[in-house]
Amino acid sequence: MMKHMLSLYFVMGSVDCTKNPLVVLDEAIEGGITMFQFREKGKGALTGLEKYRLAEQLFERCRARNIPFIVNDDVDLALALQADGIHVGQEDEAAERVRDRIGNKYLGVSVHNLTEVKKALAAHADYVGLGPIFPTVSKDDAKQVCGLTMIEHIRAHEKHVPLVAIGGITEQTAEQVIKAGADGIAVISAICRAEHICEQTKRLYEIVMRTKQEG
Ligand SMILES: Nc1nc(C(F)(F)F)ncc1COP(=O)(O)OP(=O)(O)O
Ligand SMILES: [Mg+2]
Repeated sequence: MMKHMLSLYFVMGSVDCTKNPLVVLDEAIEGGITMFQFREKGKGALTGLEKYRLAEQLFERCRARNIPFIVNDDVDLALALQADGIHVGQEDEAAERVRDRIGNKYLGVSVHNLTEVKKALAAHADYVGLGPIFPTVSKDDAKQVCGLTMIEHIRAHEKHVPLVAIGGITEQTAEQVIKAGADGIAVISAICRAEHICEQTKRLYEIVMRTKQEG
């Protein structure tokens, strides 16, 4: 279940969108995303009631189409919305504490190496987000690029961990990311910046699912 949900994981906030985020999400859902993460951060990000209201509207769209809705960083917002889960990084609220606060909601943790994967599993994370795999334009404080070899290294030591790769992944690189051992790709600009979002999402979905089926 989790490994399917991670197949095409759309991560977005208002700052990533050149048009209405609600329309962007509608088109991405139409194109076949399997999970959505509300990540409202960076220069110009919404805060307070505006952020809450946008999250609520995006969540409504996901709920209507049974797409899991995950909140990035903001545990209080995730709990207030009764979101399906929360994603935290190494510098956010400790995963162990988040797990205590959210019960059996989905918990995702950002990781950059095998040590952090093991720590996330010890905190009972449901999945790990590994990256940045390639250079990214969506995260101004991104750590050093991990590359495909880190996916292979982690998969070799943690055969079953649900792992989604993130960071600069495009239509051209999605196949090699799955072949390296990821259960899915997390994308921001590959969908947000597409001229035709639904068609681009469909292409990403087809590449990922075909490559996963080829095994
Ligand atoms: N939002 C994310 N989602 C994933 C996903 F799982 F979707 F691949 N992986 C990593 C991140 C990065 O989260 P962010 O809050 O920007 O940075 P940090 O990890 O430093 O907290
Ligand atoms: Mg974070």
